[in-house]
Amino acid sequence: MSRYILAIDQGTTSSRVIIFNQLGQPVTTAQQNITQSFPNDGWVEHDPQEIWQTTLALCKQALQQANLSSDAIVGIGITNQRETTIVWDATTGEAIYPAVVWQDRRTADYCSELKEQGYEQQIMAATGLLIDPYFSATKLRWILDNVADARARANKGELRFGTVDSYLLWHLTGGESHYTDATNAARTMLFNIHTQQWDKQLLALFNIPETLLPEVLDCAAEFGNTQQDLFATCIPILGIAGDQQAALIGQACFKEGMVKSTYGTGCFMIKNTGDDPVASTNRLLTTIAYRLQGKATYAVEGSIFVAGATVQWLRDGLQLFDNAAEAELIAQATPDTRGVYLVPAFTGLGAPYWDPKARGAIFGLTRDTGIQEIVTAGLESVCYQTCDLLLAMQQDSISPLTTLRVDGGMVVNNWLMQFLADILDITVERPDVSETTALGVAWLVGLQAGIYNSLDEITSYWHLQRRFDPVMPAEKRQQLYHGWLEAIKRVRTGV
Ligand SMILES: Nc1ncnc2c1ncn2[C@@H]1O[C@H](COP(=O)(O)OP(=O)(O)O)[C@@H](O)[C@H]1O
Ligand SMILES: O=P(O)(O)OC[C@H](O)CO
Repeated sequence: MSRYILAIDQGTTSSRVIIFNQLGQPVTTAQQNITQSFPNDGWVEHDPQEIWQTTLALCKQALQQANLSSDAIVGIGITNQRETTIVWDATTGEAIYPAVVWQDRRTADYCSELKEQGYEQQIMAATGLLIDPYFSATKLRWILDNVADARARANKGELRFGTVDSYLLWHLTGGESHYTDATNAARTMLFNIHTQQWDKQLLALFNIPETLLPEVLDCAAEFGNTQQDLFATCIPILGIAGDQQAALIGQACFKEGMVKSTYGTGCFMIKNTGDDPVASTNRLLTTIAYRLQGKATYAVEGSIFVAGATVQWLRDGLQLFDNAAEAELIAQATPDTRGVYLVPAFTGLGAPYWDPKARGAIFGLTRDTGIQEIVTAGLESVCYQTCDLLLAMQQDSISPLTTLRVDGGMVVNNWLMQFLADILDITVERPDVSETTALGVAWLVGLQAGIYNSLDEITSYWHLQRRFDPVMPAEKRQQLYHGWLEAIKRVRTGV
């Protein structure tokens, strides 16, 4: 009988379920947007119940669409928006507060205090992360301190914490499994990436009881089985990875020095640095790329909070066009933004600036600026931000980067990909399977199930769909990027 892998990709904008065949080809996709709530300036929340219910419904829908019964599925993989923080009742599974999303900035003041108190070095040394509201630790502390009875209940062992992977796993297994994987753990700011343990000193600093935390397993592991009544048969869950690390796997970036950049709601550039954690001197993060058979492979990461979200804002907020694909047509028809720059620091600036209090701005407006220039500047901002990351990565590396593998919802935009190659002055490669995040976790399931024997075998399944080579003259590139750096200077708060 043919064997299939069901990959759950629970992203910031939408939940997706993709069923892959053994060759890593998608056979069906089911997708549903999830509600974004912005209850306060800089706050971003999701409804955990909606996350679970849409995921479950999409699993069933995907099986039905592919006309498969659950016993054709060798295993489920979960990949997820990372850092997003959920606390739930250990008995009922009911969340005690909305999911505090990775973009949420409510703990910016507390993060400033931690920096002033001199904790940056300790936190960076243990976790590879800079102090920023982005990561789970301060969000978790906020929930415990601000939701009625939460801290008392946590101390009594009545609550559980997890990132979205853990929360979904708990529900899929009917409360049997409270696990996460090393890549998700590495984004909490509570996990020591060297010892591969929860860091006791950081738990004390953030006042987090250890009973709240999931056990950390490899990315390919026995995470448990789906509870009886969900599907016709119980399906094992065999793979978990944070979505950006899953994309690195899906892009087959298994060799030291290989880099991918994913363009979804945000943009995340990750470079495989091999067996040893490499500390960035340019404000990038050190993180775990994947952990297999107990052995961690490390990475450096540049994280940009707003990429595709700029397009969403231009479409839904400013209502400048009806669907994301129109942005490409507008940019194609705009030969020049004539000095207009859009800095989409809606939720602060991520790498390499790490300025949670910065906010967005549009510069260079004149009487003849129109929708075309603003939309094009929005797309260009994604490329300029990538350039910020690439330069930071180049400065950290001995060997220059020559190729960037790209994926995510935005990379269908050919205009954007060409401008990216031009501004970065390197070749941009787009793979034939654009759903690399889901594919990456499907590979993990396949490894655990024994369908694939090695990372080399997986590499043989990666195929190029199109490459974009830089054509922009150096002088123009430098002039455009210089204008971006000037715009960035003007939104930074220096916090
Ligand atoms: N043709 C396009 N041009 C530019 N942006 C696009 C295009 N199509 C989709 N997007 C953007 O891509 C994002 C969705 O990508 P996706 O990888 O699904 O995101 P996520 O995983 O964060 O939910 C949205 O922000 C959307 O605005
Ligand atoms: O949901 P995405 O694809 O925007 O990814 C979110 C990241 O994991 C946040 O770190």
